[in-house]
Amino acid sequence: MLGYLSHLETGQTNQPLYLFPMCPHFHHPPPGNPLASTSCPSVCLLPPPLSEMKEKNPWHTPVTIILTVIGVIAIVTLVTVAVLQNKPIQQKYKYGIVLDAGSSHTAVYIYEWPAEKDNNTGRVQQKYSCKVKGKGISSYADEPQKAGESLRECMFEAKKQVPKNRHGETPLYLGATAGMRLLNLDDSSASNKVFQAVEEALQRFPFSFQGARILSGQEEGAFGWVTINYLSDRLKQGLETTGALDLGGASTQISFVSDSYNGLESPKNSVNFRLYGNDYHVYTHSFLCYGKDQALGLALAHQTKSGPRTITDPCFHPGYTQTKNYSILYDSPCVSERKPQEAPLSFTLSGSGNFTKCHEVIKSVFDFTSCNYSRCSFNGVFQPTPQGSFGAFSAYYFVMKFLNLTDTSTSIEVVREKLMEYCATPWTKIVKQHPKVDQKYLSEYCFSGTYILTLLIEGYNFTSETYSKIEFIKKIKGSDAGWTLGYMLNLTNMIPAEAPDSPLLPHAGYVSIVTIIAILLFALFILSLRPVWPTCSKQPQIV
Ligand SMILES: Nc1ncnc2c1ncn2[C@@H]1O[C@H](COP(=O)(O)OP(=O)(O)OP(=O)(O)O)[C@@H](O)[C@H]1O
Repeated sequence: MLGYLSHLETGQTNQPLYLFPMCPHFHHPPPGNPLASTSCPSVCLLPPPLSEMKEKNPWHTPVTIILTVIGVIAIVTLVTVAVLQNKPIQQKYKYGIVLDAGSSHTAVYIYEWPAEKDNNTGRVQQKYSCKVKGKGISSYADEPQKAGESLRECMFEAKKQVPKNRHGETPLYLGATAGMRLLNLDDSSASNKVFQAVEEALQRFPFSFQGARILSGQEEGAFGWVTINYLSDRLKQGLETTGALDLGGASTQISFVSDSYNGLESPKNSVNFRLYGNDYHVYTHSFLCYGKDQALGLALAHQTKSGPRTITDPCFHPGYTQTKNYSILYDSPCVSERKPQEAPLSFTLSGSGNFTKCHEVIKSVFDFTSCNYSRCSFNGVFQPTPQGSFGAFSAYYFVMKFLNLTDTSTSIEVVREKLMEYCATPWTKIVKQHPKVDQKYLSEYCFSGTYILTLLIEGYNFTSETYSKIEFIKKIKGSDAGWTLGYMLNLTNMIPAEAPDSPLLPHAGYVSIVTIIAILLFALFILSLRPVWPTCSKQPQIV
């Protein structure tokens, strides 16, 4: 295609006006050099008459024009779709509520997950948690109504946290652990009344209440294992799993996968899961009465066998004294059978802050002698050797965090030395150093730290090497480590047995690729029309 001179000879005095219909500019060449004048490199010919021009110019054929317009519309549409699709949209969520009715307290957890994911396969995370004021529901055995009332404040908060339009479809579960297990053993009618009261209270809320029940120790251990492996994405990615160590107030759980355990030896410790297409044979055991509060009760019972009026307790700081009631201490089914025949109403405990002696007292609450299996932890319970990494949560975390002992690269010997020093610190100094810490917790950290070390090393057989693979954790990616999330995931079938088929590309990637291909096709189309492109001759032609 040629450029055209816009008008015929203009004479010496008149500058010729160069017009390049396909060039963007009209230019007047500099005076005296009409050829070196334009930004368009070509020099142009005179145009044929307009009618002839239209006939000869293939760009002006209706087909070319229609195709070009369609191409442009297609590109604009595709780019618009891509942009709109990638715009962040208001995420809609579904919710689930689980109440953890523990021995020491009750906590309400609200979980949320993207509503639009098929089969609820979106990531579930903790949206909110609320600690119920007061003690655990098992402490309301004598006034069950109050157990229900105690939950109201957190439940009203839950009502605010979950959007109103989701209330009716939000499942609400209450799971009770070792406190209610013990109450049920001790007085099943009182336990039923407490459940009746909490059920009535929870049914008054607009959620879809799915019932309240006592979890078995095995469930508590197994769901804790599911929670931490779900939150760390090990299940979805089929990675090696992490063991779970949970230390509550009344019970403690250990759960892990071991190459040497297939469930044949001691089948009651075996839990099998098929998750995301992988089979897991999990070893789990829950020790009732070996949570940190009940273990303290066991240790005190060991020291008060003969019903003394005073004891010197090496697990409490020097200068610490406390008067304890015999009937309260021996009220728990963990120690009730050991109550001394003759004992005064109370006894006075005076701390001596001696780690080594405290360790001895604590060891006495474990039975390391009987074992009818190939290997045991304690109390004749089968347990394979700990294998792989472990996440230790609940009281493991609270205590080790306070004692500044969460760094497990510190050798066990150094941990012992630090505990020795801490336990020997006078109580007055401890109180001064930690004026804001709850004095009940504060007085017990020496006992709790020594108990944790004894439980892990002598109880579960962690060695210097495997101890370093324990991580003391509270949360993983914003969600608390504990059994509640695993429990809800299980009841809502939120972890598929088989790995879901996933599209090759994420949606945004798909849209981008379609757009790029469309642009390339259009460019190809334009290039294919090259023979009919308007061209400017390289050879200057003077008209
Ligand atoms: N900040 C803290 N420092 C020390 N101990 C704590 C702290 N917070 C909670 N605890 C104690 O840690 C223990 C474990 O608490 P958690 O709430 O996990 O147990 P729980 O659910 O009540 O017990 P269980 O699971 O045996 O029924 C309890 O004895 C509790 O009193």
